[in-house]
Amino acid sequence: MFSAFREIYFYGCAWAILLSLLDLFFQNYDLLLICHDLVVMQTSNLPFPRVRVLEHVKVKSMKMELTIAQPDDWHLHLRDGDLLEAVVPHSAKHFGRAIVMPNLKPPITTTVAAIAYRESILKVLPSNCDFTPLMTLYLTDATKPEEIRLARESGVVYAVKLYPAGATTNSQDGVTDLFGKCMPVLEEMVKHNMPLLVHGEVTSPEVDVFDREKVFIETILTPLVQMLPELKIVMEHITTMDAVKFVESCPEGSIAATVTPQHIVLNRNSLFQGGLQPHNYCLPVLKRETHRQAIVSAVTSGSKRFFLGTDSAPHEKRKKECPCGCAGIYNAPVALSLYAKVFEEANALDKLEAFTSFNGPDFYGLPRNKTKIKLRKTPWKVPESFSYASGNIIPMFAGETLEWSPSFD
Ligand SMILES: NC(=O)N[C@@H](CC(=O)O)C(=O)O
Repeated sequence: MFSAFREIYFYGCAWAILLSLLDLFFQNYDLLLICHDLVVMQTSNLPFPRVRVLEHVKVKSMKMELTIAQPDDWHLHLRDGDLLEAVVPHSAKHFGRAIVMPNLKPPITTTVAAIAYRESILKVLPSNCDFTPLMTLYLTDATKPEEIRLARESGVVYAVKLYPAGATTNSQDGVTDLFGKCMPVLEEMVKHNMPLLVHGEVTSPEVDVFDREKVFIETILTPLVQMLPELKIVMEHITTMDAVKFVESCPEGSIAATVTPQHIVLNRNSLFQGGLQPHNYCLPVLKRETHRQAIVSAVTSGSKRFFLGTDSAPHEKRKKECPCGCAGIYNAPVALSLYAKVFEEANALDKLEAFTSFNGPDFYGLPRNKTKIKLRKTPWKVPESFSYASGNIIPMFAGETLEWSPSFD
């Protein structure tokens, strides 16, 4: 009896020392949990369940805190006026840089306009934030190749956005003749290594709304890549396994894709759960579960071709909750919590940092952020709404509790 107790005591001490060393090494293990497990093992007098102990501790401790390089948002709508002022702090709170979409009214079609828009963003930045807006130009049939040179020389414009005319919010001035009128501009973009960011949906009314991305890949993207293989392209906010396959079939570094939180957390059922859900309506529209799963597998695989782009798209509440509501989900305040949740569920938290913080700057040829951010497993409640001078914005998952909290300390 005495020797059995001595044996347990001896092994208990040995485990405590070993696990303390692991704790130091990984800066991740929780000694309290380890001690708890040792006590459980001793009081239940189990033979040592080595594998169980280690896995248990690892899972629990990894849930608690992650430190990653500060993420960037490679697809963001900031709007203008008082809406700009209302939403900038939410993105600047977590993200180091953001590719700012140009679909204002009127759209940002020139470098001069992009510079002025950048100034208005910087003006409303909270004083303690180090946030850099990376500007884009809105491509039209009338864009001149000369504009691309000006954009590159400005040092503040990083990409050109293609909206097929009529595809989404404020896209009425978008492109109608990509392979004709826009060709000289695209060739100039190749010369200046300027990426083309693509809203990848056809607009033809005969095409089913759920097939628009697939048909765009077949009829526009595939021939475009064949014609201009050196053009850098980002397929924005991908929603289908067809897009995943297309991006994976192209050479790494030439074609990439951004992925939003909504397209990896929700499927199209969320549009109709318990009634019509206008705050889950965005474009491209949410797709069926198999597509969501394909995108989750792609982003959590560690592939460099996929990176974070929230497509956070604020609209005043009345423009969402009305007979003909706008497309767009406001996710800036919840995006990092949701990405972490998806990577955790896929058992791929070790791949999260590359997706949020490395693959984007690497693709754009920009330095990675040096600042670190922490993601803690601390539940927090998403506000029901954010009010601003002209009304309210309803965030994604309004009023719900999310598990991961980002912070800098
Ligand atoms: N994502 C959306 O549903 N809407 C965006 C435009 C866009 O990216 O399609 C918006 O500007 O509101």
